[in-house]
Amino acid sequence: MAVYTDITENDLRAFLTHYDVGELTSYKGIAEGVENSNFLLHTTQDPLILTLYEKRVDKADLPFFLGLMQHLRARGLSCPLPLPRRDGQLLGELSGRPAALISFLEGMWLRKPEARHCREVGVALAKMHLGSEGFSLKRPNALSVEGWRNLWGKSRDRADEVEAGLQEEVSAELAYLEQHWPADLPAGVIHADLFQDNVFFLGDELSGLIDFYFACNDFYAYDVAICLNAWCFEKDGSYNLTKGMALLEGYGSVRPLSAAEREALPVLARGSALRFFLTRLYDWLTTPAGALVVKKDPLEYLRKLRFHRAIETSIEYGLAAEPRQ
Ligand SMILES: Nc1ncnc2c1ncn2[C@@H]1O[C@H](COP(=O)(O)OP(=O)(O)O)[C@@H](O)[C@H]1O
Ligand SMILES: N[C@@H](CCOP(=O)(O)O)C(=O)O
Repeated sequence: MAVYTDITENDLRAFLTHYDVGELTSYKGIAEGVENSNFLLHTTQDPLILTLYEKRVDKADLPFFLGLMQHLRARGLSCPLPLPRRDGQLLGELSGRPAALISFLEGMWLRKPEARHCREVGVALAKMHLGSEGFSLKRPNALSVEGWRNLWGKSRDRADEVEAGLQEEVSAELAYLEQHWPADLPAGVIHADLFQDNVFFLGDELSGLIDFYFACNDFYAYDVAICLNAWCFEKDGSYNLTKGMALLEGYGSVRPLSAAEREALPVLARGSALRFFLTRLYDWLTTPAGALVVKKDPLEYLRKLRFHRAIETSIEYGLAAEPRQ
């Protein structure tokens, strides 16, 4: 459960006086998510999400995240919209934390996505990439290759507690990725965390994307690699080629991958698996027992990483062979 900071009804009512959102009728903490505290608010008008930004979110990044949602919405993409206060500000403060009100997005995330859903995710990701063009703020990706050594340094000495031999394996992987990471690919704003819990569906139709709190500037194809990892593996650890084909076909139907992006996909998939392994490993080793959050298994991402190591070309992910010129 991700409610790290509790709120009182009185403080909430005082906070809401800064907005034109009707009268509060009820509120409750949301038992999902990892990073921030979220509450569902019912009012005499529309339902709303209240987000309190927790310690791992840098307050200086909030204008990027909130501005991006506004930018995407203005371009017709379906995502939550931060609501302005009466004074025009998007951010306030509640229980000592920066806080924002966000519009409620209808839909549910899928526990068992199928290939047709993966196709929709590919389409939505590509639309997000194109739709974010022209967004003026920049945010470098602290969780890309330059950031991994530092992150690894925080867990390395205890890694073998999780699985024997991890220290050696991950150190070698990191060295490989630092040497082989692409220098130049098409780049722009990426979501960077488009996992199943961040994509809502109404029936079979994708209703929108949420949780832009890892969004940043990086290679578009890195975002595709993140989605292959998040959407195209089964619970038993096997890669589902049909889902991979569907996701890549959906993406390519909106924004075809260049030859350089196609070639880089295996190394980007390795890197993206390492990125989620590292953050999960850190959380695994540091989250105190009894904390109100569900810890995610780092080894799931180690297994994905091992799979990617054996991949030679992106055709093995289900990417259609390039048409002959
Ligand atoms: N705009 C929204 N509309 C509807 N539900 C939302 C919205 N934002 C968040 N939620 C709910 O809150 C949960 C956690 O939100 P999320 O942004 O993923 O949190 P975190 O940043 O902590 O990971 C989501 O799984 C969803 O159930
Ligand atoms: N998707 C990440 C964790 C961050 O999750 P979210 O709750 O912010 O969507 C992972 O699976 O490691």
